[in-house]
Amino acid sequence: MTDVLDGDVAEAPLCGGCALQTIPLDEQLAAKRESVAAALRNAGVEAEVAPCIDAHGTGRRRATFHARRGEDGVLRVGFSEARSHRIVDLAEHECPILLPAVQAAAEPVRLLAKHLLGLKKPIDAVVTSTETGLDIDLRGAGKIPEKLRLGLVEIAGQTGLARLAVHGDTVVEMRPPVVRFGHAEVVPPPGGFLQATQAGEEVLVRLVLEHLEGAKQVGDLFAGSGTFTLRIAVFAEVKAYENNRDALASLDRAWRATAGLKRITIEGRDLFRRPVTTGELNAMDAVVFDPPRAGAEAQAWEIMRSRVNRVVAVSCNPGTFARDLKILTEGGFKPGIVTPVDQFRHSAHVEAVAVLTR
Ligand SMILES: C[S@@+](CC[C@H](N)C(=O)[O-])C[C@H]1O[C@@H](n2cnc3c(N)ncnc32)[C@H](O)[C@@H]1O
Repeated sequence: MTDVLDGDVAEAPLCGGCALQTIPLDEQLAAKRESVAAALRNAGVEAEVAPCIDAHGTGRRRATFHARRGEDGVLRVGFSEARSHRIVDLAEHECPILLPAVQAAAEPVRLLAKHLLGLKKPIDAVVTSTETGLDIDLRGAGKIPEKLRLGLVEIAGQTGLARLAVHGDTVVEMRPPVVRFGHAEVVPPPGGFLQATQAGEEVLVRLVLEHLEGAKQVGDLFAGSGTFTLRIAVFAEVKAYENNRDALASLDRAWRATAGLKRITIEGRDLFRRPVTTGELNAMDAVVFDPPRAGAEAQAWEIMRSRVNRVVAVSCNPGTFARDLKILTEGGFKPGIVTPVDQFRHSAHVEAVAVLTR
C-alpha cells in the first residue's frame, strides 16, 4: 500500500508536485494512513491509527511558484515538471489543488519576474491568499536596485496585491494581509508559515483543542504565528516558543489587540539547540509540539524527563513523529488514537496528531 506514496505510478502527471494525481482519492487516503501506521510499527510504538481525514477543503492557500526563462527565452511561471527543471506554466494548465485566488497569483508573479528579468536570477515566489488579498514574497532575486524596487511597487498596486516583499523584507503593504486564528486577526511575516489549507488548519486545531481539554497552563512549542496558541488562550495561559522572531512578534501583536484572551508569553528560541527544559516544563500541565520535518527529538527527551503528563504531538513527517513518540513512551507516556490528516492532496505528504498521557 505504501508503494502508492513512492510516486512511481504509471502515467505520472506532468507536474512533479502531484505524483499521486492518478490514484483515486480513497486509495491516497488509505496509503497515507498506512504510512503513519507503518512508521509507528517500525519505531516500536503501539497505537491505534484512525482513518486519514481529507482536509483539502477548497484548496491550497499557499504555494511557491518558480519563475524561469526557458531555453527558448520564454518566461514561465508555475511548478517544476516531474524529474525536470522545466516549468509547467500556470497560464496553460489549471492546477487541481490550488485555491483559485492562488492560481490567479501566477499573473502578478509573471509581471514581477518579468520586471526583474535583467537581474538574470531564478525567482521563486511564496504566494499566500489572505482575507485581504494576496501576499507575495519573492526569493532568489538578491538585493534589488532602487529603480527596480519602484517598478515592483507599481506592479503591486496595479495588480491589487495586499503586500509584496523580497526575501522577507516588505517592499510595499497596500493592506495588512490578515489571517484569522479564532477571534484574533494576525498579520504573519512575509513568507511565514501557515497551514497549507484552511480546512487542514481547522482539523488540526479541532484535534489539538479536544486533546487539551481542561488544561490551564499550556506550552506551545514551534508555535509559528500562533495557529494553536491564539485558540488555546481562550481557555488557558500559554507559553509560546518559536525560533522565527518575526512570527512571534505577529503572534504577540495579535494577542494584545484581541479582547478576552488569557495571558500569552512568547520566547524566541531554537528548540533543536535549546529545548524547553524539564524545569520550565514542570510548570505546564500540557504541551503541544508541531515541529518542522526534522521533528522534535531534543524536545521529546526533555518532556520525557519532566513532570508533564499530557503531550499533543502534531507532525508533517511520519518518520520523525514515530521516533519522537517512541522517546515519550520510554518515559511512560501512552499514545491515544493517532489521527492522520491530509491537506496535501495528490502529494505523498501527510500530517498526524496524537495525544500521549501518563
Ligand atoms: C510546522 S510549523 C508549525 C507552526 C505552528 N504550530 C502552526 O501551526 O502554524 C513549524 C514551526 O517551527 C518553527 N521552527 C523551525 N525550526 C525551529 C527551531 N529549531 N526552533 C524553534 N522553532 C523552529 C518554524 O519557524 C515554524 O513556525
